Amino acid sequence: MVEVILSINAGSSSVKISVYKSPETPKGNPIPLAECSIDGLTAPPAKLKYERGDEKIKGKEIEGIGSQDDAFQFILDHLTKDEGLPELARKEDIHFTCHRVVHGGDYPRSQVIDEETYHHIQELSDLAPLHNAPALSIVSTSSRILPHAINIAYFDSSFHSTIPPYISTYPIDPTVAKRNKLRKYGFHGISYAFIARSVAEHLSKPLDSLNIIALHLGSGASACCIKNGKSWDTSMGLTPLAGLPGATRSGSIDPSLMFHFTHSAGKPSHSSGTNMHITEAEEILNKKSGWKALTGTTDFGAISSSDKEQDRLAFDIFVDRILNYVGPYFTKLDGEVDALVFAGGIGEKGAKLRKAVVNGVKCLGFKGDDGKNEAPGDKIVVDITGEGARFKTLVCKTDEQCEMAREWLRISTGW
Ligand SMILES: Nc1ncnc2c1ncn2[C@@H]1O[C@H](COP(=O)(O)OP(=O)(O)O)[C@@H](O)[C@H]1O
Ligand SMILES: CC(=O)OP(=O)(O)O
Ligand SMILES: [Mg+2]
Repeated sequence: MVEVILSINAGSSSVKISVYKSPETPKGNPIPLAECSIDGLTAPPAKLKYERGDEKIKGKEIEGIGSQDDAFQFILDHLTKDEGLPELARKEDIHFTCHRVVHGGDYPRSQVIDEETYHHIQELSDLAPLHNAPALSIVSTSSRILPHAINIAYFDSSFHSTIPPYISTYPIDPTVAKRNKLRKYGFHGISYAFIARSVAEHLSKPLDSLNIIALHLGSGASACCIKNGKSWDTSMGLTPLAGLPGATRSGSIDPSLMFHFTHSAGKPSHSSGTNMHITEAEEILNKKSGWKALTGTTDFGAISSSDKEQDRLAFDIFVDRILNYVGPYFTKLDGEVDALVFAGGIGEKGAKLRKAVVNGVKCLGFKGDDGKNEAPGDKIVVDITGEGARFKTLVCKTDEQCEMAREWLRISTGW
């Protein structure tokens, strides 16, 4: 029987949904049927993209989409109304829904969502204020309008459960840290799992001997040191706020800064409600900082191509903060690096940013090819290494939806 899988990736600025059918052969990959996304949730108007075979919609502006859940319902309607997608003519045709959930606490792997997992994810909402609550609202809608489908949660944090304790431990009172589960968790892990597997395949290397420095640069941005195919270190921490700046996030700053920024730092923010309790400080650093605060836009494409002083400053800040991770991760890998890998919306489309970052680490032996960097093409992994480089530079078209669907097939069919 053909089984339809809906793979849902709720990011901070977008919702990307891919539709797959199960393969005919055992151990086959999920067969993609269609891909639909709505992005620009933090820079309205929201834009719809759709691809099914030759049928394409590219960036159609749509009104009335204010949240990830609105985007989910719009996409679901769009998919069921598409006559060219007979496998999903009715909502009942969906057998499995895979949900990207950013903070999974101590969950080392995906979970079928029941009441207990739902509440546990809800309890973690304060630790991923831009992500867990929107993902859960999609899970609720999905359980309501697709009651026959099985919901599975995939956690961004699971991939990082291999980070050694001396890297994930914060130097604070251990009793409090243990009681409140305060440690580095790390995120974008579904993407890093996809990147590691795809790069290993591209290099024809066994995954368990792959050493890469991977950069997932999207609305949220992070770096990951992948040693022997596993996460060894990453730039995000207890929450997705730590590390690199993002569309509306400050990234790492002096922890004391907030006490000098506003006197009401510790007061509950207006986003606090029954499902989430965040302070004004968290609200400012997560939602009112980053590119939005510096330049007025969250569109890093526009920032990169602008000559305005504030845009150039934002661009230079991003390059500088990325370099803060590439050098240290290079040493953590003892200089035995298979590749520096760019991924995520900015990593995949931002040629100027890639060029600046690669140039910043040329002393380590990285060098890009200008022509390949400008037009890396459409393959999943593209080599943009320049002549004479000691180490490879790659661009990976990451696909969290594919990673989740593949993982579901692997678990459900036992391969
Ligand atoms: N040509 C481009 N150059 C640089 N950045 C781009 C370009 N096109 C899109 N982007 C940026 O990619 C980011 C979105 O990345 P993506 O990974 O899709 O987001 P999300 O974090 O929501 O999953 C946005 O900041 C957007 O401005
Ligand atoms: C973890 C995170 O920041 O995700 P995104 O980039 O999708 O917002
Ligand atoms: Mg994303």
